[in-house]
Amino acid sequence: MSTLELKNITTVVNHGTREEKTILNDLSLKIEDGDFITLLGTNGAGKSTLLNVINGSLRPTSGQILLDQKDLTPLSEVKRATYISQVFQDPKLGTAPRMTVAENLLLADKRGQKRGLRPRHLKEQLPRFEKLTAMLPNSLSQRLNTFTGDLSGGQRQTLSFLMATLAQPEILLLDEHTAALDPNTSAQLLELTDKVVTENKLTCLMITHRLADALRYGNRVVILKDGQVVLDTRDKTNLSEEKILTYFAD
Ligand SMILES: Nc1ncnc2c1ncn2[C@@H]1O[C@H](COP(=O)(O)OP(=O)(O)OP(=O)(O)O)[C@@H](O)[C@H]1O
Repeated sequence: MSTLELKNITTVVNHGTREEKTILNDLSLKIEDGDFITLLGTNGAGKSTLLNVINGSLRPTSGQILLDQKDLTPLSEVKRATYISQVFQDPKLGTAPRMTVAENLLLADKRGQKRGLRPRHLKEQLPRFEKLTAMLPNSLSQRLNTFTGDLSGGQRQTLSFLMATLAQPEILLLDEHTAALDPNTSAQLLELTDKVVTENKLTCLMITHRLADALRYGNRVVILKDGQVVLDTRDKTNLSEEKILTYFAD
């Protein structure tokens, strides 16, 4: 079970200065086990901030974050990484550039475990990693011994996604993870995302600016505006791109 509950989250930055700004404003959202949410909103609506509050890189000014009733609010980003993984927009984030693809995969495999990186374990795991990457786009299976820093953006982002999902996180956060890729590569990674999330029944929150993708993927659409939820629906039958745009208007 992975139910994430955000209770009355408020995030104020630059408190007490002229630049004081309320980014998230008393936001409450219950993400049920197996939900695949597409998260929409205009630039500056607070989408990335919401993900940062969930992953622990930003502490909310007030409010609570519960994972299956367990209070995550006081936990550091490192501690939360046991439960939560994230793929960012920038392909450079999420993988270690001076390690090979296989070494990165081994690290991701050991997430939450104490044992270090040992070459003989890597050798043992190679056939498995070959099998895992064989079904992926971007010929990643032929790049297992390549330094991640030498991969293309699409290969690197596919690897980041695989790493984020390898150890089956309780919560998967995707922050426009295909936005920096060319249209074909982006579509391939989105299809892979859909397959992995639905087949493994992962609980996932995916930020996108592409309305068609928000309608196509996931079981629930959430729209943020000025730090608040203005639409939260599981019923996409009456939702169109035109209708979504009305929630963006001032
Ligand atoms: N640490 C910070 N200090 C000051 N302002 C911040 C900080 N973090 C975010 N903001 C501001 O808060 C607002 C919300 O930012 P956020 O990145 O969450 O929006 P977003 O919905 O993800 O936007 P985008 O679609 O452009 O990525 C923006 O106006 C941003 O400039």
